[in-house]
Amino acid sequence: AKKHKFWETQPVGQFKDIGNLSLQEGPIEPPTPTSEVKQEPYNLPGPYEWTVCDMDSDETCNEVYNLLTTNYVEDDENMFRFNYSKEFLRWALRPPGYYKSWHIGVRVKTSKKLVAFITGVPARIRVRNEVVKMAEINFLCVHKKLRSKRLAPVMIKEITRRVHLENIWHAAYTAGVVLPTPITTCQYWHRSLNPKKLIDVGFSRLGARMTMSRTIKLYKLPDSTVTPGFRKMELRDVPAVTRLLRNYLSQFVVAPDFDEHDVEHWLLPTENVVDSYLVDSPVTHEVTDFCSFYTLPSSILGHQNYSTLKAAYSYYNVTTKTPLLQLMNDALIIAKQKDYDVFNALDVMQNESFLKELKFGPGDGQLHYYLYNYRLQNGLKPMELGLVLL
Ligand SMILES: COc1cc([C@H]2SCC(=O)N2c2cccnc2)c(CCCN2CCN(C)CC2)cc1O
Repeated sequence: AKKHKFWETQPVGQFKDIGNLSLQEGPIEPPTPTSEVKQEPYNLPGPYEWTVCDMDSDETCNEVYNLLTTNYVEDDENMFRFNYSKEFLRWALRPPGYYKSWHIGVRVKTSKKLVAFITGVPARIRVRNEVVKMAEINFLCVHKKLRSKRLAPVMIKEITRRVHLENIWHAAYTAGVVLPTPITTCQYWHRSLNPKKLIDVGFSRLGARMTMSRTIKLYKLPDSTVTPGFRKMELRDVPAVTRLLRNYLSQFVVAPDFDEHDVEHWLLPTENVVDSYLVDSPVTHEVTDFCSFYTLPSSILGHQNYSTLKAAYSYYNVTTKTPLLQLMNDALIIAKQKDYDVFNALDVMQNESFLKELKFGPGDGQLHYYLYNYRLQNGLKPMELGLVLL
């Protein structure tokens, strides 16, 4: 089997333990007193030094943005690269209770150039009926010119050390690659909103026996939403949306334990970052349904006429009265109105129930979800997962 030199040393589910029913579900290692946690940072290779990236600073936020925009995740054919915006990064990295010290950079000592990044944010994640304090780890990025210098393992150990210093012993993270051991493996799905552009840039291909005009007609959407009472979420809706969301997420094996402060941060609309809509029943004036998507554009690498693909990603959606199919179609209509080119979704939660019918197509590649220092007896089906990481 593939050698996972680093991950075989870590408290994560190991491939060799799969099916070993004598291993209890839950924490793999016990916490240690924070006084026993290594007090000083891990050693980096000679030319490099640790830095804390203050996302409040426009200069530092620019450096982080520029590092990610030129060196972060690409598709398997290196045609596209995630282009997280500065306002998105500020939103993603400063939730209630965040720690600046978990926004870790690596600089070249001489030039002070930022060449690597890794982040954590605190989150309360419920696993079955235990709410666990975790770090959500994200944005691990090493400059293209410094790959395979084994920087990632020391960055992962350093952020683990800083998380331990805050007396947090578990983490959640995702990767496009298989590591020991996924708790579930999800599939990306894409719904064309601007099929001509998607075909021009090579994201999609013209279907067999399909013309461009037939394809444009296939993906056409109404100009306006159809659900009565469908409107943007506002601050006054936070309590109702929190109740709706907590109720809905309780059905999943792994899901965030959102309170009103979390809902206000993660789901209140922020232009070009996150959009949230709800159904305010015209009759009873109760909030019956909710849908949301976040904005993550992609750079189009080396195309003559286009530089950016505007993508919306399905976030959290809840229905109690409106059919999910209809609510998600209204979300597609909103995204089209806002000039998104594609609407992405993972096959998590109840998404499978609308993907094919709303004309989503399967994407190139899977997303594997992981927990650090927490064993789950068996893997989950994607529909048992109620957690979307950015
Ligand atoms: C091209 O098709 C996909 C592209 C992407 C991503 S990767 C960077 C990017 O810009 N993407 C993009 C572009 C346009 C619209 N939405 C997303 C995805 C999501 C990530 C796929 N992981 C990337 C890492 N490997 C190892 C596994 C697959 C899915 C696609 O089916």
